[in-house]
Amino acid sequence: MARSLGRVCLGFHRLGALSSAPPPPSLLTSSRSVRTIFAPAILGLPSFFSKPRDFSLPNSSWGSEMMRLYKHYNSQCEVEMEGGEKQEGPWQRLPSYNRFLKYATGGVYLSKIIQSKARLFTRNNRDTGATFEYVLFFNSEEQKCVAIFQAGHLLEGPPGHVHGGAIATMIDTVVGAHANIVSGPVVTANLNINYRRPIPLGSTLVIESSLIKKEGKKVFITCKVTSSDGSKLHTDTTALFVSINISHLLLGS
Ligand SMILES: CCCCCCCCCCCCCCCC(=O)SCCNC(=O)CCNC(=O)[C@H](O)C(C)(C)COP(=O)(O)OP(=O)(O)OC[C@H]1O[C@@H](n2cnc3c(N)ncnc32)[C@H](O)[C@@H]1OP(=O)(O)O
Repeated sequence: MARSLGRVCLGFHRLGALSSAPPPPSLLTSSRSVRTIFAPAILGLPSFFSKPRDFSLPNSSWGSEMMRLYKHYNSQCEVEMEGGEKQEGPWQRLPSYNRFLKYATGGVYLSKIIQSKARLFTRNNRDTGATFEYVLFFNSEEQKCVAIFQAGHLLEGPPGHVHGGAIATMIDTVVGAHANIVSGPVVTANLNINYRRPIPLGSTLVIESSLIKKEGKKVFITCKVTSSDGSKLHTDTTALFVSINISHLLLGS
């Protein structure tokens, strides 16, 4: 598990390594993964880069349910031992940027991408709280990812309710991040969503993904979207991810 965790960061971080040296062994093997994963890309920056915004941190648009659940999981990311010493807890918060590659190191393919104006669309929003507000946590013991998601008013589909495509986007984001952690670079091959109950705009939801199995290049994951108190099931999903060589995306092979 430690090994696969180390590969989380390599999903896209590895892009920067395409034309340069492979990532240090510590990144590949460290079980301190997700925290350390993102740090080197940031810490290694020349000083003229500003620090990227981590969109997974609370902002003023987060409602009380969003904050309650955030605190619930965040408080389990670090636990205090006897004697006051702090240790990693069972959960890890996954930082989230609107342009991951911008903060990785160079490479011919990478620089082409940087020149574009691409943004992770779930994080491409100037009107805070209007679309996707979410934070992901990962639990390596349980092989689970949990996202707390607050659905903003610009995600409307049926009047007053969240668009099915926006729900699929969030599911794909959560299971996609989970599959990346488990298996390195992957793409969604199949996403099968049962929509059981409409989601009112403004709702806070819990999206929980669980690893079913890994089979060669394939990763099978299930995912449920429930109300924040767990009493209502909104969707259930099965997903298949397939491992790729990152050049598959960059070179269109
Ligand atoms: C740095 C990291 C941080 C981590 C935090 C990241 C944060 C960032 C957050 C954003 C996260 C967003 C996550 C979004 C993730 C996407 O949305 S990805 C974009 C949407 N997906 C795509 O565009 C994929 C397009 N499709 C493809 O590229 C190719 O069809 C695939 C999926 C790679 C498969 O290619 P292929 O040549 O068919 O692969 P192949 O090796 O033949 O097949 C492998 C196996 O899979 C099976 N298979 C393939 N496709 C299927 C299918 N559709 N159904 C069933 N079985 C299939 C094959 O039968 C084969 O099975 P076996 O024979 O091995 O048993």
